[in-house]
Amino acid sequence: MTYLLEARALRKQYADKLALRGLNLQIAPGEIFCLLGQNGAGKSTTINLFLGFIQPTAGAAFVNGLEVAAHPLEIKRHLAYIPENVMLYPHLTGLENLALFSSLAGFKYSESELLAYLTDAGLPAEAVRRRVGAYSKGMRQKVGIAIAVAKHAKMLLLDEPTSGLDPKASNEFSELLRRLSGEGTAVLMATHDIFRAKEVGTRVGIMREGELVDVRPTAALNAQELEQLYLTYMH
Ligand SMILES: Nc1ncnc2c1ncn2[C@@H]1O[C@H](COP(=O)(O)OP(=O)(O)OP(=O)(O)O)[C@@H](O)[C@H]1O
Repeated sequence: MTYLLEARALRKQYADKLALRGLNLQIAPGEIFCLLGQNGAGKSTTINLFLGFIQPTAGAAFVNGLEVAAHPLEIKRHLAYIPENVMLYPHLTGLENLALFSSLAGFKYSESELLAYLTDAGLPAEAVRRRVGAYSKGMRQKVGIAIAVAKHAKMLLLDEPTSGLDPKASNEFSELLRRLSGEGTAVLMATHDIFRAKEVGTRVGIMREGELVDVRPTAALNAQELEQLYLTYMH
């Protein structure tokens, strides 16, 4: 089987810090893999290697079977990235941002199609023609999701996507992720939020000092057990 996201013995040495110590990870279509770990565990480094933002010191990251370092542009067509703060053009409206980003990805949509992507992602209809500079963080996340869906991304890379969102916005975000995973999208999400990981993830991996020290299907644990497990590794 071709995994949508795969890390093989992935290693990253920064000048004076070994941030990733030979990570092996496979994520299949429809999986939502949540990476948990303290600050500095290596979560963002993992995501940045899949995005090709940084180069591995050894090992390789694969996206849809393609090695990221060898196919930096091609892999971007399959991926959508949603960081904690989704970067959009603040002077353009939600609609204009979506039109711009989808055309950069090679898709041209009518206004009614663009509207449908935005409202499907949960953006209120009255907001779509307002400038993004006035949007809340949760609204920008929704535009980020709409962009991911409109470019038919097969994989989503999420770095702390719900940090700072209120519970309602976080819940809506989880629902969107579940819907996308139901359609076969593979999701890799770095998070500090154990409960959200349990709620939305299909598997959780606990990272510590650049290593994946435990991986579990979330169905096998309740939220308290997951918290207990996490704390065990943090000592
Ligand atoms: N560009 C860099 N240069 C040097 N060291 C770095 C660089 N980026 C990250 N590091 C170090 O690598 C380690 C892993 O960082 P990383 O950002 O991947 O962790 P993280 O698990 O995402 O943490 P957080 O939860 O704080 O985002 C940390 O010790 C960090 O200080």
